Order: sequence, then structure tokens, then C-alpha cells
Amino acid sequence: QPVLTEALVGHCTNDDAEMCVFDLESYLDSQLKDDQEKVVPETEEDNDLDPNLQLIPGTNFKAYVRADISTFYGKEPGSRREKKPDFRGQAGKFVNMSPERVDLWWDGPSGPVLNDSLRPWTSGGTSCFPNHKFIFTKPEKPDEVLCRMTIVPDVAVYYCDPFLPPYEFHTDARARGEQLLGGGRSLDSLSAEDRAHYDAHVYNLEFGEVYKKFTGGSEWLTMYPKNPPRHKIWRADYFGQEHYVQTLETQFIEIPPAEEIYELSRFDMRRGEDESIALSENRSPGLMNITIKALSCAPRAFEIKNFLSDIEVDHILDIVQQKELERSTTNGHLSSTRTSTTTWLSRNSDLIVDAVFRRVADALRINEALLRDRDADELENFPTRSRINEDLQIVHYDVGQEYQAHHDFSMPKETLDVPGRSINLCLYLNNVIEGGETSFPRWRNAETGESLKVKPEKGKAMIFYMVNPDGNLDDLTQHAALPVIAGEKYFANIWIHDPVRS
Ligand SMILES: O=C(O)CCC(=O)C(=O)O
Ligand SMILES: [Fe+2]
Repeated sequence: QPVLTEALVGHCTNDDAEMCVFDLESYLDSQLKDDQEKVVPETEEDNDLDPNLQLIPGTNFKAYVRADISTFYGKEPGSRREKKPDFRGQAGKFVNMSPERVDLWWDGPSGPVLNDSLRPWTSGGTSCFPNHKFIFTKPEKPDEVLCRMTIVPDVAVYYCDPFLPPYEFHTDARARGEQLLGGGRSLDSLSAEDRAHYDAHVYNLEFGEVYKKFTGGSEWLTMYPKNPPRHKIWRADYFGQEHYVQTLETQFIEIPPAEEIYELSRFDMRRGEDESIALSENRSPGLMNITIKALSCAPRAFEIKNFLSDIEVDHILDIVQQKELERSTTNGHLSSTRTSTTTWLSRNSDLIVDAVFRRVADALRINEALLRDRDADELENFPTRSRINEDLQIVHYDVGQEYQAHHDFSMPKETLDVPGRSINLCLYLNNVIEGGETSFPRWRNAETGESLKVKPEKGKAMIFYMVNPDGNLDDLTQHAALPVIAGEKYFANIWIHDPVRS
């Protein structure tokens, strides 16, 4: 994404100690917004007008401030009191502020468990709990510990900075539970390029302190400067808020003859918006009305009941039956925290799957062409030609299988803004007899410390936005697939990246 990185570098020089003045407005203006050309203007819905997006004085950065909980109930600020979640988990991000590669380990009760290998100046992260211990070591040498980090409640970002004098820490770093072994290296030994990386981290760390104070406690999990998300985010100002979308991509009410639902070529997928929908004789006539209803404001989660027809779900499951499901992974590795099985379906599998993706695009108010690879004459000014989504990831759970609390995003590895997952539109493909809910244990509310549980219902969609309107990753999107107690569960993820997929 040289385009993005160059734009960022061009807009911000951080060689002085002053706060970077990064002109988001002009950056956005300089980007063509034709991917949103289908969007009907919706003034009161615009994120620009979200009262929680507020300018940090001295910067051009609009931060997403934590809303007063009362507003989630449409009540006067201060009239409701927030309940603390029973769940204590949180994100942990660990920054390698050194010019060498290091290994990141969770130092668990039965010894170190490798989490990631971090190139110089990059970071890694995972879901964790207070008092969990993490270490950086020399590569493949769990005994040669460089830094220890103990998770402190409400502190998500930990810096391992070998250039600080021993026993010194960055702002409030003692509270961060960092313990540096060694340290006191000289910055003079760094090349100019490495020094720029180092400075970028220090600068980001300082921005993070300002951001946390300004927003009322949100940890800055990404890299400043960062653009706001490019793709639309539905507002969730209060519980039950509804948005309405009409789409031409109506539901299939019968399965077309097999020869008519062939695999699509790149050319087939280009079907113009003015052309009629595919296989209309097998679908509901007219327009489909979609109601998107807020289940949670923070994290921002919605449901769409009956998003898929039974015919469509059965068809997807028929394709899945012909595939071999394999043990699911996290971060590309087998993990005891995710015990389900997985397979993938691409949009061009057939016309029905393609229709589902077109409906997904409409529900998210994203141009469908962004959800497939494009020719050079399509959305010409969009920074890339490749799709911004992942294939449909099908997940199957037998009794007892689950996915413990986690985030779907990964911590930005690079020093500068990097693209990443931003939206998950998930699909429930059957009714589960008992258990198997998707749970958001950290949803902000004034009623209960228990998690929000989204019940699997055949054909229902659930959307959550893991990037906030200011571009920060939303730690509160931590979620779990609760164990299936009786029956089985079929589920699907569609991840969308913002602004592009790396
Ligand atoms: O199965 C679910 O309800 C959620 C699955 C999930 O979180 C995931 O696959 O990332
Ligand atoms: Fe997930």
C-alpha cells in the first residue's frame, strides 16, 4: 500500500516534538470517494456528525470519545450508571522498540508459549487477562529474556524500549508493568532509518497518552497518524436504533436448475448495476427491505433477522457438505482456544453465493465491486484493484466446541498506518438446540455485568465494527463463540478490510 503510506508520510512530519498536524480532511478529499457513489446521502447518519467524534486541541485529529452510558438509553447524561463487566479480559499489545527481531511469549503456568515473532520495530498482540505475563526474548531462545511485561487492568499497550536507562520508563510505564532487563543502549548507534522508527514509536506513545485522557480511557491500539475508516460505519447511538436498506438483491425462494448456477468468471461478476438481477424468476419479486438493528453501541454490533432465506442457507450448506472441513486456526496456528472446523467459500462459487455478497455490500453500503477483484476501468481512483474482503469462512461446531474470547483484528505490525480487518458480517446458518451464542462480554451497558449473547438463528446476520470512527481498533469487540451444549452450529464470517486489504 505505498499509496497510503506515502500519503501519510507526506501529511505529517514528526521530526520536532510538536504534535503532528495531520490534515485528515484534505487527505480524505484527495482520495476519491467513488466507492461510495451508490450511497444515498443520509445527513444525520454521517459519522462526521457523530457527537462523539471530537477534535483533540492542537491537532487535526478527531478522536472517538467514550459516550455517557445514559445516551445509549436515550436518557440525559449522568442519569444511568454503567455496570462493570464480570469478564476481566482485554487486549494486550507489545511493541518491539528495537532494531532486532524478538520473540513474544506468553509466560504461562506451564512455561513460555510462543505467540509471535516480531520483526524490528513491529508489534504483536493477543487477548489476555490482568497479571498475565509476557516476555520478549532473543529469537528462539526462551531463556534469553529481554523484557517482562505484566498485564495491568485497563492498560493494553506495553513498550519494550532498550534505549531507556535501566529502571526508567516512559510516561506511566511503571503502572504498565514493564520490566526491562538491560537497557541503556545508545540511540547514537542507530541508523537514520532506525532512528525514524524509534521516534515514530515514541511519538505514537505520547499521542496514546493524550488520546486516552481525551477519550475517557480508550487505549490507542494503532499507529498515529491514522486515517479515519474509509468505508461506512452504521451509527449505534442507542440500543435498538434501526437503519433501513432496500436492495434489488432479493432472496432466492427456489433453487434454480443446477446448470444455471455455474461458477462465475471475473467477467460474469462485472454485471452492471443497471442490469437486472440474476435469476430473478427464482427470487422474491421487487425489492428486499433490510432492517439493521443495534444490539450494542460499544462495541458497535447489529443484527439483521432473515438476511438469508432458508433456500440460500441450505444451498450454502450443500456446498459445504462437499468440502472437507479442517480444524480451525487462530493466527494461522492450531489453538486450544478455537476447537471448531473450518472451510472457505469464495464469492464466485456460484450465482447464489454471488447474490449473497451483493446483498452484503448493500447492507453495509459498500460498493459491491470492492468485494471482488476489479479491472482497471472500475473504481479507477480506488487505491487498489483487489477485493477488500476475505472469502466466506464457514465454521462448524460440535457439542463442546467453542472459540474463546478473542479479537478478530491483529495488532498493527508496522510503525505506520496499515490496513486491517474492520468489519465482520457474520451469518448464522442453523438453529442451535442449546448454547453456541456469540458473546460480547465487554459491551457497555447499565443493566448487567453479563455478556451480550447473540443467539444463532438460521438466516440471521450479525455485524460488528472493530474499527471505531476515528480509526482506532475497538478493544470492546472482544467476543467468543460459546460452547455448543446441544446440537451443532454452522456459522460464517465475512471480514471486510479498511481501507484496502494488504
Ligand atoms: O461462532 C461464533 O459465534 C463466532 C466465531 C468467531 O468469533 C470467529 O470465527 O472469529
Ligand atoms: Fe471472532
